[in-house]
Amino acid sequence: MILTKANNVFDLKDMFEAGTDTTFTLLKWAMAELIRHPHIMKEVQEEIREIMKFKPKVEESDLHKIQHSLQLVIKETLRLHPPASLLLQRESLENTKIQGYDIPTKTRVIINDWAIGRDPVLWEDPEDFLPKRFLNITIDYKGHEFELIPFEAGRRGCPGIMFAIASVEHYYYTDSTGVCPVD
Ligand code: HEM
Repeated sequence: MILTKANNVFDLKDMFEAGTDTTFTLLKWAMAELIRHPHIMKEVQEEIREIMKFKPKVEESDLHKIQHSLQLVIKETLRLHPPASLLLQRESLENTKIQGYDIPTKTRVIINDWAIGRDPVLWEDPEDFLPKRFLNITIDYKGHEFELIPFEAGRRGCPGIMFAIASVEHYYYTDSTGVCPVD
């Protein structure tokens, strides 16, 4: 199958747009879900406070410490509320077939990631916010498993994954402990 991005050109403005709106949307949805599920909020807060103890500043190394609940919350938020819910359009370069469907040359293909994240064939209780579902499965958001592709996959997948996740984690550290951000 040969598919290419319909719009291949990115400038600096697109970079800011790609990086800020998406990350902030993830942050807002995660917070909204935590407010709706106070017991999960408490778990995340306690875990972060345990890691931070009485440290005056969040350091990058703190983000690498085990932070189970927060990582699970981020994954589950990306499943239920993918910030780029229809991902980026692709265009077929030649006649091709996807899952039995004929796709002629130059057809725009749109992937509904929002629907994938709520597909009952793929997910148990798909409408429920259950971060702990990720404890028993190896599915990650890095583009290796097609059940969870909020950053898409392949060579043109999002290059900002690590930056986005670190930004959200950093926000929760600062918010939960009240300590200053990293220098
Ligand atoms: C939660 C946050 C983010 C989400 C959900 C997200 C999602 C995506 C998606 C779905 C694509 C399309 C990938 C494809 O077509 O295969 C993309 C592309 C891109 N993203 Fe992100 N992104 C996020 C954060 C960021 C950040 C923080 C940056 C930069 C600092 C960034 C920079 C880019 C760029 C430059 C592209 C275009 C890549 C290319 O076409 O080669 N993104 N992102």
